[in-house]
Amino acid sequence: MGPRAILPEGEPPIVVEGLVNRFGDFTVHEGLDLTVQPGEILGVVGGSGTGKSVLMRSIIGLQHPNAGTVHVLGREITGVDPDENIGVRCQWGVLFQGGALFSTLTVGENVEVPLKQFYPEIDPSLRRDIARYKVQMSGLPEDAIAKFPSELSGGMKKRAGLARALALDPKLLFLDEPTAGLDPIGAAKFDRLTKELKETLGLTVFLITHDLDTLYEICDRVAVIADRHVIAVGTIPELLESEHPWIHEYFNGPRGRAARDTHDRGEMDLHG
Ligand SMILES: Nc1ncnc2c1ncn2[C@@H]1O[C@H](COP(=O)(O)OP(=O)(O)OP(=O)(O)O)[C@@H](O)[C@H]1O
Repeated sequence: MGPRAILPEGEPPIVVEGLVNRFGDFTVHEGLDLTVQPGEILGVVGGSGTGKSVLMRSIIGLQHPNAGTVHVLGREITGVDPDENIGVRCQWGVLFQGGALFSTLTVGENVEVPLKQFYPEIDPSLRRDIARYKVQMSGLPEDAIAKFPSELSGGMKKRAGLARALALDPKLLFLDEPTAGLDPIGAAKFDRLTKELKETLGLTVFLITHDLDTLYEICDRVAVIADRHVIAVGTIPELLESEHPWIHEYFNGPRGRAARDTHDRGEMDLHG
């Protein structure tokens, strides 16, 4: 494998500039800029179809933009052969919507996939131990390791996907709607796990979500996509000041207010 990308301390690990993505005549992004700061959980929100997943795919090199640049850990991603970027690709983990597990492999084998791909020289028994450790870290019971995805609940599939995303000890974690489809208790547990992992492992997290509770509970900042670009990035109190109609409606509509009330009550319980 090529040398691992090393970013000078304090430098932003993800920088997107002037991104343009088109599908035929349809423009998803036009001049989109976004900087993700080290060690933050950045929530990415926007209406359905505004291009959140396409943005994530552009950052991890699965989508080739029509224009613009993406730098991850200081390395250019756009237009670069994935084989030349192994030193960066081994430093991110991705949880796709729905988990995207291989249905014919057990949970443990799924977690071993990136280890085999990036570190084929690792001894199989060590690889199994690493997979076991990542499964534990993701809060799955011991016996989940031998199960197939079809034997898991939705929440367990997400945790298995998370275990696979953590397989390579990444610096960056990409989560695409991790709490979608989970019941509120399962979603809150997943949020806590994300925050704990971020803090203990020093991760930077790019988190696409529609879940207002997730934004309030764990995101350091939120980026809002509308009108084909990032229209605002900031803390929730900063965004609450925004006069943009979509942002105003999002945070001040019934669901936005309910999430804020729940959060405020939790803070009051915590601080008396
Ligand atoms: N491979 C593709 N070919 C054609 N159109 C695409 C492709 N991928 C995405 N799109 C279109 O680009 C737009 C943005 O899609 P994307 O999945 O990024 O939206 P999103 O913001 O993540 O939406 P949601 O919140 O519903 O998941 C959509 O209109 C989608 O249909």
